Amino acid sequence: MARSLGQMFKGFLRLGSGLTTRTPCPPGPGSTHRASLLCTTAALQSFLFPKPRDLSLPNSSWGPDMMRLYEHYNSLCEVETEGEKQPGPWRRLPSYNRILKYATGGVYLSKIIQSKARLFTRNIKQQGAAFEYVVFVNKEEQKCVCVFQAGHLLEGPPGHVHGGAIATMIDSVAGTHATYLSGLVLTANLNINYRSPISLGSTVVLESFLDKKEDRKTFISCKVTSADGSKLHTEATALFLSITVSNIIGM
Ligand SMILES: CCCCCCCCCCCCCCCC(=O)SCCNC(=O)CCNC(=O)[C@H](O)C(C)(C)COP(=O)(O)OP(=O)(O)OC[C@H]1O[C@@H](n2cnc3c(N)ncnc32)[C@H](O)[C@@H]1OP(=O)(O)O
Repeated sequence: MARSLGQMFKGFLRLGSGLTTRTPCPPGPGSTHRASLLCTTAALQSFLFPKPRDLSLPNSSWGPDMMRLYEHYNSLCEVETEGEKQPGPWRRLPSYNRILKYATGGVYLSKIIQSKARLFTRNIKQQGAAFEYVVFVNKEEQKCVCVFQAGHLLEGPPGHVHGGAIATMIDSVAGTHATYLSGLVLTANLNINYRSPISLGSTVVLESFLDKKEDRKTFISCKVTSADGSKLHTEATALFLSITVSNIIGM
């Protein structure tokens, strides 16, 4: 179980760095029998085990602010130098609604729980109803940015976003950032100051910064601002502690 969780986690990091493996399809008429067999196997595999849907890509619920900011950061993921496309300073992190699907065994987690488990922020199927977001990471600046559109199911005070939903997003973005920087971590501490309410349906930007790393500790700060950056909504600091796979399954 510990090994499979470890492998799953490594898979996550591969996904994050865009290094997912692909089976190449042969180029066409000159292809060998072996190559076409490979292609057929890959097609069959993707039919039987469809790839999970990347929920960080635009959908029809995304409003103009969400789209504008997505396009801005997405355009920085690739730069053109002398007519050639190169990876840019930013990278979009794909996002799926399941983590445990890829774990096998299950001494501590029953098969039923494994099959039903969903990532909290990605468990509502109706597009635009809850958490719509995309996270970009800048390795050089050690910074993450998340563009977040808060749907109508996240209401707290009338017409505004629930503080718990804001905390969830801060924890998720800072946690993803800490994972990116330090590997497997758990949130040990999260301090939040709510400065101004966020309107339901609006788009905000979460920025996550590395404050320092000390041994097992990764200190992150995070701020939430309006889409145009003019208004500060929330500020937070968080401490993440690096753990081993056996920590997480209680061995
Ligand atoms: C490419 C990237 C793809 C990424 C793709 C990711 C996809 C997925 C995205 C989803 C992202 C969701 C991110 C959600 C993240 C959660 O929500 S995690 C869930 C909430 N957190 C928890 O449940 C944690 C519960 N707490 C614990 O399990 C344990 O307390 C901990 C945190 C593991 C620490 O326990 P421990 O390892 O025994 O550590 P301990 O020896 O007590 O303390 C070690 C040091 O830390 C200090 N410390 C411990 N706790 C604290 C504290 N609360 N305050 C201050 N100091 C503390 C101690 O004082 C000690 O300091 P030193 O004496 O060494 O200086």
